[in-house]
Amino acid sequence: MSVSTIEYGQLPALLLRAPDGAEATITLYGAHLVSWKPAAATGAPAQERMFMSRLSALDGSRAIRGGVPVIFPQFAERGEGTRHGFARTSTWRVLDSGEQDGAAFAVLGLNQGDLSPQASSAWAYAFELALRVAVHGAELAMALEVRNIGTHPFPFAAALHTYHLVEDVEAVRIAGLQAETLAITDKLDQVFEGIAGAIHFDNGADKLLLQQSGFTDAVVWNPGAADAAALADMDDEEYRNFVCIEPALLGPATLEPGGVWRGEYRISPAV
Ligand SMILES: O=P(O)(O)OC[C@H]1O[C@@H](O)[C@H](O)[C@@H](O)[C@@H]1O
Repeated sequence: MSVSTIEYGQLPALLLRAPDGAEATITLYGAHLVSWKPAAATGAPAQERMFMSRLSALDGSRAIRGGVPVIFPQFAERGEGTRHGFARTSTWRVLDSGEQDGAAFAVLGLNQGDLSPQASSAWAYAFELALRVAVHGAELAMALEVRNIGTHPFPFAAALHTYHLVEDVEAVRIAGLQAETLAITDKLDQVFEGIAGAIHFDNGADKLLLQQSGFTDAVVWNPGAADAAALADMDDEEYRNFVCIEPALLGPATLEPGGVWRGEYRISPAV
């Protein structure tokens, strides 16, 4: 079976397992990818690629701290709505899952009818989201589709807020965001607009290629020691073990009635 239902913490989740051994786990709460393990060489243990805070809530009471939160329809506090939007704290439905071209995949959906009454009245637009996740070999592919199925245009922002697991954040080097290679020596929360090509991410152990389309921007975030200490759902030292590199459409963009926006994202080894 390439896709099975499991519990992650106290949350129902899908475990995707490709024939080559690549794995991913996605909770229905937030359509949140909480674990990704690329296929390992024969006999070698599969290695986790996603950071997950030891103190993260895993019961649906608040957003999960780690993995890949889906950010929609608002980025951070750039708007009047819920910080980073409601998608990460809503429960999605499974639309499809299985195996295709050697990859295990799942598609999860969210629409107006799935929202809490509070979220639905605060953002009263008829929308449909579909998140497709596929794993195969050393590659993770994600695609987020936003549809306007109503009669009014709506504004939105979207991001896949990826928490990459690293051994030491100071060893990280990121190229392709700006003219110089980016290193993280302290707290960093920076927006890079108009990402033109692939991002080269050296996590200190491996070199990865991050490719995005539809998502025009990227955000890099690490809270550093002081901000991490102030986060209730992150251990004080955990900031050393991740960097968020987030493909994003900060916009806000406008989607007309009948319109579809699609953002794609792929993580693969840089060869
Ligand atoms: O604590 P949250 O809501 O998950 O946000 C985490 C971070 O997410 C990043 O995307 C933002 O750029 C930061 O400003 C923010 O602190």
